[in-house]
Amino acid sequence: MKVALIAHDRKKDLMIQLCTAYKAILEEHELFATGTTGTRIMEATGLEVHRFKSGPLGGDQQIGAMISENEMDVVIFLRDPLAAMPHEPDVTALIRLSDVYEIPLATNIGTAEVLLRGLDAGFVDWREFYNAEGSIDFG
Ligand SMILES: O=C(CO)COP(=O)(O)O
Repeated sequence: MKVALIAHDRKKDLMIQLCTAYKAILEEHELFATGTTGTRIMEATGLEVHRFKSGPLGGDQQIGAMISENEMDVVIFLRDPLAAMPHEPDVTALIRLSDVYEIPLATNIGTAEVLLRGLDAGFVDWREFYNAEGSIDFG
């Protein structure tokens, strides 16, 4: 499965803790991240992560594009609800696209743990059917 990992600055330490704790699960999957988050995860855990641009420079939009192409299966986006972001429209767009395409999305650590355990238990396997179908009518 393709898993996107994104964390705003004040949530990056939490993301590292999550990736460290769930490394055994994450290394079974293809990992993608916005720029700084990806660098931090790779340095801290040794996991292989495909890095996009930094969030404020378009990384959220790149991941959104993958979602719209049916190329992303899980999104973990530890966003900061207490800070204003210059790229707030991009953040909103990524979350919106996850909902448009029914992609499992966690926006806090509590849900992220449940989602990773569910991923490991096969609860996201239905995505393989969608992937095989190629195009689904979400309209
Ligand atoms: O801003 C972000 C998501 O909106 C995250 O970007 P970075 O991982 O580059 O810090």
